[in-house]
Amino acid sequence: MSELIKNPTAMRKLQDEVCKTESSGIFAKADMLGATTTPYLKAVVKETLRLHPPAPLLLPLECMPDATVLGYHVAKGTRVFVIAWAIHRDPDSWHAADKFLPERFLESEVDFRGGHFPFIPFGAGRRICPGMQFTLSTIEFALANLVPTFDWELSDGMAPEEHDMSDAPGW
Ligand code: HEM
Repeated sequence: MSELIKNPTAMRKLQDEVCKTESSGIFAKADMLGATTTPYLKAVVKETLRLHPPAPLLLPLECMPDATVLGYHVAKGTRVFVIAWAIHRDPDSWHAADKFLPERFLESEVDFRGGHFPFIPFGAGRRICPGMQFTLSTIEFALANLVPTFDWELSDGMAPEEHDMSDAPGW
């Protein structure tokens, strides 16, 4: 919601898409939110997970055998943290990496299901998050109902660039 409020063009596009989808009543229903009916909604969720991964270091892993990764030796038993936050903002993988641009996902095959390593908000491999689909349905449903219901803006006339979106540990 913060990124959308800071980016009114994206907010308007999403409101238009969701409003078009709602054929009856004011609330979007979960079964209206398909890839063909609401592609922009899905792109907004992806772009948010890219810029603000809720698990920025994923979960700690332990290297089971001795391994060599890109020339670095990782000894058996080493605790490994994968810094998804930095991977998601790597300019070698992402154009305008620090910008909120949901459009980047519209014509792209890049997904978070573990097949594209530049984008791993739910991890990858056999320990990939089993709550992924539940999470996505919940977020899409909530967003599709919040966005068209009100006209959202920053409080006290704050300009979008004044709204601080820098991340910090929350524990
Ligand atoms: C935005 C929401 C969520 C994010 C970003 C997220 C992210 C993650 C990540 C990064 C991992 C580690 C994957 C890896 O090591 O490769 C993980 C594991 C896990 N997640 Fe989630 N998760 C979310 C929501 C949920 C929900 C809603 C549930 C349960 C209903 C859930 C259940 C689990 C479980 C059980 C694991 C451990 C899987 C294992 O080690 O085999 N997650 N999640």
